[in-house]
Amino acid sequence: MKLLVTGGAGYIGSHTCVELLNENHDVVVLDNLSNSSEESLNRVKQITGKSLEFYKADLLNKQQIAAVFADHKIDAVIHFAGLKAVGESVSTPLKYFHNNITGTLNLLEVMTEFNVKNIVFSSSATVYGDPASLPITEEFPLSATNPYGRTKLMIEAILKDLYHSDKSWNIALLRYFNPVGAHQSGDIGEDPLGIPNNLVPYIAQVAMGFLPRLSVFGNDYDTPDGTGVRDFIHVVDLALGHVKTLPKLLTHKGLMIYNLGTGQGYSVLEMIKGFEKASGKKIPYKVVDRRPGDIGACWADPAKAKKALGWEASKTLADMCQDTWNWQKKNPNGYRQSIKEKREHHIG
Ligand SMILES: NC(=O)c1ccc[n+]([C@@H]2O[C@H](COP(=O)([O-])OP(=O)(O)OC[C@H]3O[C@@H](n4cnc5c(N)ncnc54)[C@H](O)[C@@H]3O)[C@@H](O)[C@H]2O)c1
Ligand SMILES: O=c1ccn([C@@H]2O[C@H](COP(=O)(O)OP(=O)(O)O[C@H]3O[C@H](CO)[C@@H](O)[C@H](O)[C@H]3O)[C@@H](O)[C@H]2O)c(=O)[nH]1
Repeated sequence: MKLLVTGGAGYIGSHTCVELLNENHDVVVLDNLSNSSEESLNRVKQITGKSLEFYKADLLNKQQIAAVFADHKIDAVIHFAGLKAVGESVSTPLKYFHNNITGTLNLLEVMTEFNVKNIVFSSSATVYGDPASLPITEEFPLSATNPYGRTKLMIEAILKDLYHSDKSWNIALLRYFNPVGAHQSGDIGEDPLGIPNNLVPYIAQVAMGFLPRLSVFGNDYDTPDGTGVRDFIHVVDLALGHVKTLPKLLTHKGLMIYNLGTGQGYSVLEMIKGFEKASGKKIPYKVVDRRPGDIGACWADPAKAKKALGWEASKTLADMCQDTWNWQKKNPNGYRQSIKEKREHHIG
């Protein structure tokens, strides 16, 4: 199959490209590199010994999207491209709505023009808001607590309306829980620009000595140790979930929705312990106030994906911590030469 991967230079996209190439699919990546580096794709080629096509293009530019479809007979699109920082989305909502919604509309319009009607979309557990009970099934009510989450809900709604208007579309909405970890090689991984927002990249930078200590956002949640609990899923398991979705999309057809999680929750303190074990480093931390907008606990019921796709996560917490640490140690500055270059890219 020939696949267009939007956002393929990013964290989840690059790991998915590896698994797609390992399955002998042809891969075309479209990315504007606003939150990534082309170096990730060089590494993908190194790891797999295979090649892929890269277009530095923006979903906000329809002509650039159309040029890719004119050059390649695409069978299906895996749509990762989007902005994803929750806090930033609160301070710059229009930027988020414009990039994520307009970008997706442009993509769908060009796909329609070229009669490519198969798409896998990166949704998020954030669409469940603060769930009334756990684990979360796909039938739970949907809500959003911030503009980023609302872009996910809106894009889900757009895709559902599109399907209802034209049943020849095949659409998979994949709701990711908390992706962490890195490829076993340590050559690709998560490369946040600036100070990380998410727990595991933050811990990794504390372990490296780049940041003095972790702030634990609250220890008074209704959870076993009082800290937040999440369904952390190894990014390679998540990438494999996409590989398993493709045949289902093209044979079963229609509109499908799956949770991609492990079904197991770990607390912030458990993640700290896991990382200390993997790295042999002490992670200093301080408990501070809850982060506004955070929920106490969140984990998936992944049974539907297991039954329908034959997919389930197999990597452990130890794998997640070990692989993150391996990537971080091998690439202290991510894909860049120096921490200075990394910060400059962020400011630019
Ligand atoms: N990482 C998570 O915790 C998480 C959880 C749930 C869902 N998701 C979703 O999964 C997808 C991938 O996430 P990720 O963690 O790999 O993020 P990422 O930022 O590493 O990757 C997204 C990629 O999209 C590109 N991009 C953004 N806007 C673009 C545009 N207008 N045109 C072209 N390229 C553009 C960026 O340069 C980046 O390479 C996103 O849609 C995200 O919202 C992520
Ligand atoms: O410095 C930190 C960072 C996080 N946390 C806690 O760690 C847990 C996980 O936080 P984080 O890694 O930021 O993930 P979430 O807030 O669960 O959100 C992620 O997971 C969601 C569900 O997939 C996605 O929608 C979001 O985009 C993504 O940021 C939460 O309890 C946080 O309060 C800390 O205590 N200190």
